[in-house]
Amino acid sequence: MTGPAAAPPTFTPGPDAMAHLELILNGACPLPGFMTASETASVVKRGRLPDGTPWPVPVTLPVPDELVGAERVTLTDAEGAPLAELTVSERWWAGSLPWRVNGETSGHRLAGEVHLARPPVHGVYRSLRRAPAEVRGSREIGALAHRPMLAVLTDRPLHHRALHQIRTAIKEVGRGGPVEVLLLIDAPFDDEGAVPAVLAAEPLLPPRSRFAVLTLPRAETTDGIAPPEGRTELLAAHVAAAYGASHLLINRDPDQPPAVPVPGAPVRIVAPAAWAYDIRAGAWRLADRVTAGESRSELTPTEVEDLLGRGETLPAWFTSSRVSAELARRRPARVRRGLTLFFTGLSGSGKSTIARGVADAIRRSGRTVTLLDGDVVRRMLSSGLTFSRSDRDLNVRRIGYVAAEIGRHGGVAVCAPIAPYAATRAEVRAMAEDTGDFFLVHVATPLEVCEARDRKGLYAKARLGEIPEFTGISDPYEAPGDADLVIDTTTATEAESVATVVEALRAGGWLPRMAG
Ligand SMILES: Nc1ncnc2c1ncn2[C@@H]1O[C@H](COP(=O)(O)OS(=O)(=O)O)[C@@H](OP(=O)(O)O)[C@H]1O
Ligand SMILES: Nc1ncnc2c1ncn2[C@@H]1O[C@H](COP(=O)(O)OP(=O)(O)O)[C@@H](O)[C@H]1O
Repeated sequence: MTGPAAAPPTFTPGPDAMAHLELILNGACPLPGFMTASETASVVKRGRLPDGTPWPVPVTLPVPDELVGAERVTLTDAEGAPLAELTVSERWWAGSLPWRVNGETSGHRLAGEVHLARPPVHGVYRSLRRAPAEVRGSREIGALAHRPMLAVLTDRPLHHRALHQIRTAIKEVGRGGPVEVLLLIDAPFDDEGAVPAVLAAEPLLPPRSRFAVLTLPRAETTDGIAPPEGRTELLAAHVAAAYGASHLLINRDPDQPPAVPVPGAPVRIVAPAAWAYDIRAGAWRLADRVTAGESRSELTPTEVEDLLGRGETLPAWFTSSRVSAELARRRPARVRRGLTLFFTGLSGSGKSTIARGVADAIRRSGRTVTLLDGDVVRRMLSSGLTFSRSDRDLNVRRIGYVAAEIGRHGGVAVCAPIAPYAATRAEVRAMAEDTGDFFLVHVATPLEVCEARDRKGLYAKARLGEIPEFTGISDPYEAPGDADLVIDTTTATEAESVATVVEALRAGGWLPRMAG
């Protein structure tokens, strides 16, 4: 007698496989599922599937070892809601290929067809994540479907330069006739990305322009074999074609213009026209019509970030007031922007003492501040955790999560754990920078000084072996290579150390100049 079949195991794909899965499920990517080893090899080597169909990028599903034996797998979103059923046709090992995909030499992959289990609900701006069929369907009335459609793929706001490029492309595509415009906004699943800033430019686009949000997977790096030129453009062209576009304009860093033309592209990729700002005329013009020395190119993202950080309005020659206001909302001046101030260092190095003093100074400046001190966190958030590597990582990640949420609401989180591992600190930086800024202070007081202080008598016990895995004695401390400030408290007074950090925060713009 056989009982009811066991439910297949569940798995949440990583960000790139998730992006591929979404494109497969919504029909933007004309593949039935994830690729086998020979399909992957064929795509990487020849830019074609084994049957000769041109296809630009490998679409693979990396899975943990325990899934290798599964016949079927339920793929879920990050919250565990089922998205698709994978019927496994092949299990393969990335190390079997003679090159590395995304730098991985090992790791298992599952290949096979996927079938939609339930329409996805995950992702920021889900209502704008329109499937290609939905967009195509809305054009099948009257003459719309016969008009050329220009898709504009962008992962960044549309400033004057990009808007001029779109207008030029419309003229080129329509030759005087009407053109439909579809903005394909490439944004991460879990972040609004450039979506609000692109939507803010809607009144400056042709009437009835449409918008669809999607997440394009990063193009894998394939060491040992040169990636074919225009690979990312070709993937974008396939996606644009699925949405019904006849032409594609890609809005990117002007220093890295898209490869054009792209052989085999199912839509025509339009080369972006070169526009420059004519300082004398006070207007944007085609670059070849502006006298050398009187043109200026648009602000770089770093210049934009710097102006926003100082609370200055972006210049009107560069962008519209609508886009500028939207960017200022997302990146308020640093005096109002969320900040994770993160101290790391050995036990007894001075983290808690300095953190307390700095938190007081921040409070006096009028900002809201939360102190997440190591000892308090260990009692409240992380009670029960040990000092094993995995428990330390969990402890530090929890601190990072809370700090990032504080940052999301414009507050300052001052954190002071040992945080001995570089990789975990990097994770915290990434979480914090998603919602605000991150500032890392390495309290680099040497071990001998910390041990001589031995405020809690822990070093003596650690030397006697009474405390195992003690940082600096019997457990590692990875000194940061990315600290924004390094402090040694060997000879400095507490007040001096606090003042050094406060001054750095003032200089960076996170505290008003006169606070203290
Ligand atoms: N094995 C071991 N190693 C290091 N430290 C130990 C250990 N056992 C207890 N303690 C005490 O715990 C404090 C460090 O906790 P943290 O949460 O900051 O550590 S970690 O970031 O999770 O590594 C640390 O406090 P601080 O002196 O404030 O850093 C120590 O007092
Ligand atoms: N410049 C300084 N900054 C911070 N602490 C100092 C300084 N000079 C001496 N100390 C002393 O060093 C000890 C640091 O302890 P603590 O702040 O708890 O360190 P940690 O949190 O890194 O374990 C305190 O006793 C403090 O008085």
